Amino acid sequence: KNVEKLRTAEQSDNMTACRLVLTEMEKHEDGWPFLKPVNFKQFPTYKKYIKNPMDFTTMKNKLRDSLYKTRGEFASDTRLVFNNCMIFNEDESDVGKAGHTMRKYFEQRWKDLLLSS
Ligand SMILES: Cn1cc(C(=O)NCCN)ccc1=O
Repeated sequence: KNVEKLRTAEQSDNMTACRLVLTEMEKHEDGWPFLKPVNFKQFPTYKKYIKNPMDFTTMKNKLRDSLYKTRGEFASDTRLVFNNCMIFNEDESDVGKAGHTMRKYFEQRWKDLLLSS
């Protein structure tokens, strides 16, 4: 029983760290392109190129609904956000530059929080 409890404690620590890094990314000056799902009306070709859209609000809802079973699943969605960004945006565009900055920020914070997916 006790082993069961310990795993749960570790698991909740992992999710707390995920919530922390997500909050920081939402507050980051360069997080603006990723706060909400890309608007398909504003960018009609987005759905054609990006098969698995992801954004910070969707991730926040998944955390709330306990849809991440491991920290690695959370890290995978975060990397999906930035990989999608690189597919759809030129590196030197404002959104493209923001994506590179946010990816760098995330990977460093992920290390800082002693998390590796
Ligand atoms: C992630 N991403 C965001 C945008 C965007 O313009 N977001 C701001 C909404 N106010 C455009 C392309 C893209 O890949």
